[in-house]
Amino acid sequence: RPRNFPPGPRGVPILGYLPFLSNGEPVYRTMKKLANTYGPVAGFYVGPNQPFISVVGPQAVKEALHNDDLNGRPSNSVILARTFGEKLGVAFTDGEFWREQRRFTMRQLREMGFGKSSIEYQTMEEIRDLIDEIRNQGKSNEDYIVDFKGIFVVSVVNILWAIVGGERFQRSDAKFKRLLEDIDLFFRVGNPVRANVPVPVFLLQMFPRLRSYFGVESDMFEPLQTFIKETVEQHERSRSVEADIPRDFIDAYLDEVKQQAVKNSSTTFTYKQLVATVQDLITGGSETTTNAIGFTLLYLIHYPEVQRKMQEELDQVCGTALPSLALRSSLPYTDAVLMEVQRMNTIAPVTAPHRAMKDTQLLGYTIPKGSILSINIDSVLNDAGTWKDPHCFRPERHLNVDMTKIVKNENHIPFGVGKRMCLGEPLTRNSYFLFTSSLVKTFEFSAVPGQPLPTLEPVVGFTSAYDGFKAVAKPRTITQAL
Ligand code: HEM
Repeated sequence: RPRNFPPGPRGVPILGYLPFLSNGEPVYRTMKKLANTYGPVAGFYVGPNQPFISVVGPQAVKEALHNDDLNGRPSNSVILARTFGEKLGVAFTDGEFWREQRRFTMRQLREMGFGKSSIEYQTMEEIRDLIDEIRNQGKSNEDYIVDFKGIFVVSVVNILWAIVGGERFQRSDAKFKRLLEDIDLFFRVGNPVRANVPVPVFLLQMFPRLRSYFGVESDMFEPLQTFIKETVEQHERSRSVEADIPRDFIDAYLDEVKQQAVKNSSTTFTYKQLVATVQDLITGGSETTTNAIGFTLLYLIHYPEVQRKMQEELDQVCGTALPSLALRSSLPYTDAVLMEVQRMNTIAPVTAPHRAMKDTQLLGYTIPKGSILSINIDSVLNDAGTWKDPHCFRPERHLNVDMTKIVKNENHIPFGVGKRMCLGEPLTRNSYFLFTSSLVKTFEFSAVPGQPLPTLEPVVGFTSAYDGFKAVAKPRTITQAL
């Protein structure tokens, strides 16, 4: 151990602490327990020479996320296997390459509608389609029982895809659904520690079973990459004049590739990088918002009085219409419910892995260059010092005393903070609000009669997902959704 390395468990020779982290418990919970023994910054080794730092609690997490020397990403086999064996895309690149690509991606997505009311109309069209689906499923039996497994994802991705690829997918499109299922599987089988063990490629080739243990499932991405490549080719074919205004993100990126090819021989804007970036956007954007919506319905089934209060507010402010972004500031209780669900059930309990780009300090400890950091967002969103009763579902905690305004606590950070903060936050902020508030305005959600309440316990992998569930979705007569 280097001098002033953070305190932590020793583990065993060669494997380090790895065997003790594979006991079936979600890693973010194991890390919180380690913090009870070793403090908010705990250091250990995974494998013979890979330092691994677990960062827990508001002070350590925020210091780590604001330290630019800790903003790198590892180059492990899982990450490389996703993108043709190279470090590409925006989510897992770093340094100047990442800065340039992230800046361009964010600017283009904003211009195309990320976080803007210009895509509200399209979003509401998707929501109406989803409401239709739920209504029809409910009508098919006398108790209005609906299966909520996988029901939101196509609608959520359609909004993202309208901006990125300009197309709309049908709910019944089996090929597209299969792609989304593959993404979900990647997130479910992933383990945030194991994925970071530097396993030599020859070992993975000699022992194929090691690939699934470490989560190196490149085949999972091949169908998605083929789909993206085909979409990019279609864009190239159907673009009429070069001076045209780009129709979507792919057009804008292809324009940049062409322009840079003429003037800059060492450009980072390439065809492969476009495919990897679009892959990052779909993987980052499909199952996260989907699970946030699913968990919200689950919490409202568990807390019917919260659901009733939310509906009262929605009815009072929106009348018979569906909610809109313009009315949002008059719906503080609704927003508080969404914030409380995101706090209680963190979709990303730990950030994507960070890497120390050089020797640096964290809470006075030395973090050696090359260390991998697991930064525990869940420990901030459920910190007892901040929230007093973190295990109670209490939306009111996000409101001022007369319940008329949202009061944002600086430790409410489901999207992270700092320069690596979630790139999809502006889109999610609006779509999560419009989806959940519209569904709660239109339906009364409750457990299936005679059956136990569906579980709130997440299915944990790289991210936390809701377990597929069935519930009653009874149409409310007050709302004219269709
Ligand atoms: C409920 C929804 C979401 C949550 C809770 C969430 C959370 C997060 C978190 C915690 C990070 C990691 C920050 C870090 O490593 O320090 C992240 C990164 C990222 N997210 Fe999200 N996210 C959500 C939705 C989305 C959406 C809709 C998209 C796509 C449009 C997206 C794309 C990304 C990307 C590309 C990154 C990597 C950014 C980078 O490394 O520069 N996310 N997200």
